[in-house]
Formats: sequence, C-alpha cells, structure tokens
Amino acid sequence: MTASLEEALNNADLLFSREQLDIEISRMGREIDRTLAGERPVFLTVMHGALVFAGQLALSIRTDLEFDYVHATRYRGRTTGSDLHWLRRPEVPLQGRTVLLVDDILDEGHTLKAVRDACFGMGAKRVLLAVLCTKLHGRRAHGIEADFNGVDLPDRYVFGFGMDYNEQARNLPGIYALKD
Ligand SMILES: O=P(O)(O)OC[C@H]1O[C@H](OP(=O)(O)OP(=O)(O)O)[C@H](O)[C@@H]1O
Ligand code: HPA
Repeated sequence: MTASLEEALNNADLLFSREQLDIEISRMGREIDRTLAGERPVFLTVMHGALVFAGQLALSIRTDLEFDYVHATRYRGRTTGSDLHWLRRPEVPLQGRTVLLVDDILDEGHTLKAVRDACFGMGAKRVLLAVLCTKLHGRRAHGIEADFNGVDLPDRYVFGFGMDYNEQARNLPGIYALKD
C-alpha cells in the first residue's frame, strides 16, 4: 500500500462524519455511566489508534476514572494484521479492578483479546471493551465482542478519527473507507 493520502481519499467514502460520531460517543458515555455507577474503573487506552476517541469518550463519562494506557500493535502501518507487538504494558495495578479497555476498532479482535488477557493476567476482576467501531465480518476471534460500541462498519479498510492509512490520516475528523 503506497498511495498518498490524497489518492486514498479520492478512492474512499466518508462513512461517518464527526457530528455523527459525536452523537454516538455521547450515547456510549451515558451507557458506560449506567454500567459502572459506584465504581472507579481504570480507563485503559490502546495507543495509537484510540487516542482521538478515548479523549472524547472520557469527557462523555461522569464516573470518575483512573487513566492508563497500553501500546500494542499488530498492523504497524499496513492494512493486514500479523503478530501482536507490545510496546507498553499497563502500569496501574489492576488487581481487583474493573478495566474499561478503550480502542478505535474491533476488527479481527486479536489485539483486544490479547490486551484483555493481559489485564486478567494482572488480576483485573472485570474487563469491559469500549470501541468506536466494529467491523462486520466472519473473521472475529472467538469470544471477543464490544460491551460498548459506537458504529458498525462494512468489511473495508477504514481510516480517520484515530485510525491510520499508512500512518497517515489519524487526525481526519470522520471515518473513511477505501472503495473495494
Ligand atoms: O481487531 P484487530 O484485527 O486486532 O485490529 C484492531 C487493532 O488494530 C489497530 O491497531 P494497529 O495494530 O494498527 O496499531 P495502531 O493502534 O498504532 O494503529 C487498532 O487500533 C486496533 O488496536
Ligand atoms: O480497517 C482498519 N483501519 C485501520 N486500522 C485497523 N486496524 C484493524 N483494522 C483496521
């Protein structure tokens, strides 16, 4: 994949605008508040992709949160995933805690499954998944689904709102999909 961002945008559709995503993220915040009332969860952001979404989601949640982040990547600027590489593991002690794991996209699910397993391995009592978007296809890893989801996507490569196209486009204020 070597096309410039300009070429990619000429070959892409805008699926969700910033305004549409704002509405869905606010809704997610209310749902999370209802589920986590009375707790102080660890809000664990999966870098880099979740950066944009996580900031906005956090501001939509009224429950007090403790922040931490992990950095795990398996796409590394490409459009197909491979092995997961850990660049940073959680630092906050997770023993007995509820973790809200925040990521931009649930695609094949291997990333969030591995991060969730790592949280349980550190003693978390509950791990809930909040994702901006979920890609609809039949390739999801067994046993992984979002507890809180923004929008559903077709099975196309997407970028914008934190997600990259060749490490470009993360700060586009919407979700774009490459044409088939
Ligand atoms: O469900 P999966 O098929 O595992 O894919 C989803 C993961 O892939 C992307 O991360 P990526 O590896 O591209 O790193 P990035 O967050 O730095 O872009 C995205 O941010 C998710 O973490
Ligand atoms: O479609 C995608 N776009 C950007 N990053 C991703 N990580 C998994 N799937 C995708």
